[in-house]
Amino acid sequence: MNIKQWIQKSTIKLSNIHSAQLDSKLLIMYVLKINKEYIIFHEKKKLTCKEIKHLKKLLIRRYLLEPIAYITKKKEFWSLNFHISKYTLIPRPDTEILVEKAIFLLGNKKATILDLGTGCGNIAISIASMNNNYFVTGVDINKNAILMAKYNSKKLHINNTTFFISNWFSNIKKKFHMIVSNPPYINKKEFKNRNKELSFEPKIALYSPNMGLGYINIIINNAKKYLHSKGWIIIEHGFQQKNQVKQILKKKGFLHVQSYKDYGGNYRITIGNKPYIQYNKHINYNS
Ligand SMILES: C[S@@+](CC[C@H](N)C(=O)[O-])C[C@H]1O[C@@H](n2cnc3c(N)ncnc32)[C@H](O)[C@@H]1O
Repeated sequence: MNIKQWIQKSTIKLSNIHSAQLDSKLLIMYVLKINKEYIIFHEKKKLTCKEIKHLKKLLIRRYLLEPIAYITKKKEFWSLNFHISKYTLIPRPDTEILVEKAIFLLGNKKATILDLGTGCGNIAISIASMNNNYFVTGVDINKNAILMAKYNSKKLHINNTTFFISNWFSNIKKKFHMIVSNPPYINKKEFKNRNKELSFEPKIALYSPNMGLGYINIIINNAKKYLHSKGWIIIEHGFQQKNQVKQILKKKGFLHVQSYKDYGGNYRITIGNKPYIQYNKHINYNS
């Protein structure tokens, strides 16, 4: 059997999946360690028995709806290739709007950025990759996520990042010019049994108590303490959570609160600005 024939056969086998042909190509690229162009020019190349056996195993995993990114251990985000594992969420294109907005607000000035719940480091590394004036700290409660983020940063030759374990702000000791976060925000009750592919992702990366708003509340309620005056917060949320997130930010005194849509047309992020505080040495701020 040659490359073309295997792609045709596996596309039919994966007919339960809308991206059957693309997934078949991704599997063959992964097993043969080849790129898209190679497939085009070498479609008649014969597969070895060992390759066919390996492909068969992976095809079954995909047929059982394991996400292709977990099978190939890779996912592209912000045009960078990230390594992922079963301990990290698969980066979503929906999140790229957060990176875009962060860079727009930061401009070219020197800035420190904190990424809460960094996962494989996709947000932190993407922001850091855009400007050497940025220094990005990524934290996560999951040790394996931190190891993966460090690995990705090194592999992509991004030096203006640091990653460590923290339960949200528990190990944060300084202030930042910007806080970004894509926290877990799915309401578990709503999603139970709805999406088989989600069941492969770590629950700690997906679900949040209080109708999905529990962690967003924790982050916003503590953010001001860790932001410099005039610092920004950008938070990702579910497309139906826009109004609640705006309300939480306004209640905490953030200014310029505004939501933005992702490239799929859904409201996905909300931003807020910590007010400028002019300290008066004659006022006792602790009273
Ligand atoms: C939705 S994922 C986001 C991953 C990555 N930033 C992205 O955008 O693809 C949420 C992340 O928050 C982390 N997380 C969950 N609870 C946390 C906590 N209490 N403190 C810090 N991180 C936490 C999870 O381990 C997971 O990596």
